[in-house]
Amino acid sequence: MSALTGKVQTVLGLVDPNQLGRTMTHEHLTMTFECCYFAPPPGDAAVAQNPFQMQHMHWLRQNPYSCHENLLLNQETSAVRDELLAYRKAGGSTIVENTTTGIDRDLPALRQLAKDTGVHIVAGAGFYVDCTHTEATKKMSVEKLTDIIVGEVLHGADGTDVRCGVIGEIGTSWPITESERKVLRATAHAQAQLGCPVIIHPGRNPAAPAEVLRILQEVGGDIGKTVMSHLDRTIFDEGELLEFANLGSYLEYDLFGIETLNYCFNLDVDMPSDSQRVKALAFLVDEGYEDKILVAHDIHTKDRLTKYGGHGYSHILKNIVPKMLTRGISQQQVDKILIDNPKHWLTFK
Ligand SMILES: CCC(=O)NCCS(=O)(=O)O
Repeated sequence: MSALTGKVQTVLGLVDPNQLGRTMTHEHLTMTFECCYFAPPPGDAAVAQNPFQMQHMHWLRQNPYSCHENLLLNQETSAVRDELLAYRKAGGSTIVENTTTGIDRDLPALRQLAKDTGVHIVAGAGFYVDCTHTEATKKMSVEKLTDIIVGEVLHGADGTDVRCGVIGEIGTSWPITESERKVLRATAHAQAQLGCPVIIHPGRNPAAPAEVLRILQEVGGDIGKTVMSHLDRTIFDEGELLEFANLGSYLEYDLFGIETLNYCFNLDVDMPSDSQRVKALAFLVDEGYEDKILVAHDIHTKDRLTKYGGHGYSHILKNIVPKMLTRGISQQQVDKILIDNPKHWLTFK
């Protein structure tokens, strides 16, 4: 039992879990994604230099990682403030901001956004994928990494007094690197001490999510309080999905709004459409996993903001929920996915 037990920790302090309301469990409000820049297709270098024009928007949506400027979400705080006000108007109330060390977490900006908009914002502790780990991070022991993560939750991160309310998104590649394994072990140790929620970014391989859970479980991680993100680009076979679901973590479909033809980070993957995502949710509901499903947009590039004609942070509330209701998911089940499941996950034990 600690001061955090039974509470949710936002960037403005502890709140009663019943205050959270509708929650997107995987978003970014300010970050950079330069670590994942992907060279434009041959012949497209010129458009990649200046894509924020109407005639280039289709190109940008198909090649979001091939334009440096598109990867700088941290330049759009004013647009994001407007988006959060629109999110509240659409019935949204809480956002889990998954930016961790390596992709330019900005906790003062998150605190200001929460004050300006009234949206509850929960910040993430820990480290993104290996290619963003510094040499110093790579050399750290599991104990040192654990101390850093625990400190980010109990005292504040990045030299501020803003406290994180979840661990993650913890980044992993495929295959999982040695440095990522240490961070995963530290995550599990910190979770065991704090009784806090954890959220994982798995590598782009169907075997990655289960391997991450195995590593966490081996050192005492609480799988029932852990979210596996990005399932929509990771596990496609229904049998494999059920096998994974049976391991007991939360199952997150968090790329709503992304409908690219070619997924540049793994060309073997056919990125699903939003309709296919809803179908996957309906399948999991039918199979009895309605208490485990979470949804979000994982906005991490500029083109997805409404300022640039994108879907914004309210897309699920405005467009996906009505679609879910036409595909056999009841209002009560929608409320579980948007309100109850996030609440249970985010509440400290
Ligand atoms: C930081 C945002 C992030 O990691 N998003 C996931 C992108 S992808 O791996 O699903 O392409």
